[in-house]
Amino acid sequence: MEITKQNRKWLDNMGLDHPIVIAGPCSAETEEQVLKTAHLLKETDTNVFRAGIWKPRTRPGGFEGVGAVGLPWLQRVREETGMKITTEVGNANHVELALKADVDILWIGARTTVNPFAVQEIADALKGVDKPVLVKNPVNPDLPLWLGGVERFKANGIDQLGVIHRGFSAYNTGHYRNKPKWHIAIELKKEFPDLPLILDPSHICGRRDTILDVSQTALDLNFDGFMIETHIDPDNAWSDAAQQITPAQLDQITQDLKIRQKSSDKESFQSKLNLYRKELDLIDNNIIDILSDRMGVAENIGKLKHKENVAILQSGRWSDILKAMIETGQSKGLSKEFVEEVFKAIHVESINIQHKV
Ligand SMILES: O=C(O)C(=O)C[C@]1(C(=O)O)C=C[C@@H](O)C=C1
Repeated sequence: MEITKQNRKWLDNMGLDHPIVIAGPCSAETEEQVLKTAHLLKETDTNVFRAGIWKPRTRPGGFEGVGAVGLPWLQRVREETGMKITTEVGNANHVELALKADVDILWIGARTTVNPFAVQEIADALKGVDKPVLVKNPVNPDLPLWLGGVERFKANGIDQLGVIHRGFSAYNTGHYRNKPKWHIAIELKKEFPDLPLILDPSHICGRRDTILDVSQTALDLNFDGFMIETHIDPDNAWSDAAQQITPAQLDQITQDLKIRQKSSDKESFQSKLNLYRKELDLIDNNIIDILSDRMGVAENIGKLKHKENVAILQSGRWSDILKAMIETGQSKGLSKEFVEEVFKAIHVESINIQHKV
């Protein structure tokens, strides 16, 4: 797939002097809630007003959105505040209704992106329509599936595109609701630098107090902006109450975020950076040498076990190593999460090597 500056015109043409801010409630609940939230957001950096009209819930019986009656509320938001409006579409019928209401931007939810049939149905319903489409990552950490979603729209002539990073489901998500797995976003940015990349910290965090921190990380990774769930009365929201913030809190977050320059031409900066990068190159080479030595030992263990017909996986030994390395790492300022991820990868590779023996 080829993505060029042409595919991000919808964003560039907005001429913003700050990362794009898409904000609004998780769900449109009442006309009053939608309009009150929107009028407060108008006084912030918000450029696009979001609200879920149709809500895919994990289990039936929850609030599944107000449905099409909410679309005129969004139109009133646009008329009264001048903000663009956006909502999630999950099937061809949603597309038809959203287009009738002339919703400016459509987004595809994570639970839809996982299903190529559903994405194709939506892409077909949008054929010939000139509206930006933003594709959220699938719930599972699968970059080709995410890009495949974007490709289906592009192949149908929808060329105003973007992606939203909302984190990934996992068995153990630590203090996140959905793991950010930043390396996937970094990979995507590397392959498609012109594809607008928007962060949805609300779904990554699942709580209010970490939104600023996660959003700053995204800015440091050159994300193009944010979609943040914002509600006039978050505690009493009908869906995802724990992760929604007030318009005033959103305003504070956008003020606290530090927007970095892409680079600096200053000679002193460049020479210092070069020195540090040389140092990192040396360390990286050492890491590879050490890993290669470790795998050599694993191979010897594999041969020994093979000869004595002993199982490769030794859970007790592995738990001891992990515990010891987390402790040592923490004493040297490395986070538990980081050490765990590195050593889990090392263990898997060690097992693979022993298998080959
Ligand atoms: O100690 C062993 O028995 C090994 O095979 C080594 C090793 C490791 O790489 O550290 C690999 C697999 C086992 O599950 C435990 C540890």
